[in-house]
Amino acid sequence: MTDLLIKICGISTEETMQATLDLGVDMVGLVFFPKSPRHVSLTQACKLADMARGKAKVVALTVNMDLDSLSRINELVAPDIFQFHGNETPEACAAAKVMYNKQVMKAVAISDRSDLEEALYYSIVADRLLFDAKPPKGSDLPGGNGVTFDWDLLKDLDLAKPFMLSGGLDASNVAQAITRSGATAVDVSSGVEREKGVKDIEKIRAFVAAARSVSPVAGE
Ligand SMILES: O=C(O)c1ccccc1N[C@@H]1O[C@H](COP(=O)(O)O)[C@@H](O)[C@H]1O
Repeated sequence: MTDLLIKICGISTEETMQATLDLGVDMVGLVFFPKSPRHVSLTQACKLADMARGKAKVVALTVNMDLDSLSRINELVAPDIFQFHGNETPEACAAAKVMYNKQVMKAVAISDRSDLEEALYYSIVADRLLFDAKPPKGSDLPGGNGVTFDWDLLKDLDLAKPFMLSGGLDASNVAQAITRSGATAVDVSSGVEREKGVKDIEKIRAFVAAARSVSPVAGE
């Protein structure tokens, strides 16, 4: 049995970072994607990452980013984990892992069982998979849309690597999502915001409490 891992994604202010760290979460996500309302500059990201270092793993979320920009994030922000949330190939994930000597978490968008096949390829090279819902038609963002998918699809999934559950989670549904999917790790962004891109500390607190209310899950 193991404790659930909790990641709060899209933190952009020092106040939210401090409150989130005080809750003892496992991972904090910084978004490097200009179209996102949660996008942070490199300067702000360095400040936020320094606050988190040694307290929670710093996750750098990127979407189809070129190598020069990835290298700059790696050098200046020094994240613990890269979260690739675009169409990065398994080869690109493997190359980044070797080049930066960092963990890689690859997002896979799910709407039905057939989408899980993609996860098999990524599970060979990534350290962890992140299951998210497919974005709604016309969305500018490949994630962070507050959309759920059928959590039952993940039950008893036999993968070589652990997965993190995301997509439309909030304090009201995270316990059920964990129970139905068998997830040992959860990630949230929109569900802990008062408006798009603006985190709400009370919602983060409620989310963490609701997630932790579920009995310890089978280990990773
Ligand atoms: O949060 C964003 O703005 C974002 C932008 C581009 C790709 C992914 C993004 N967020 C990730 O999406 C999932 C689900 O988020 P939500 O809880 O449904 O809002 C999560 O893994 C975020 O890390």
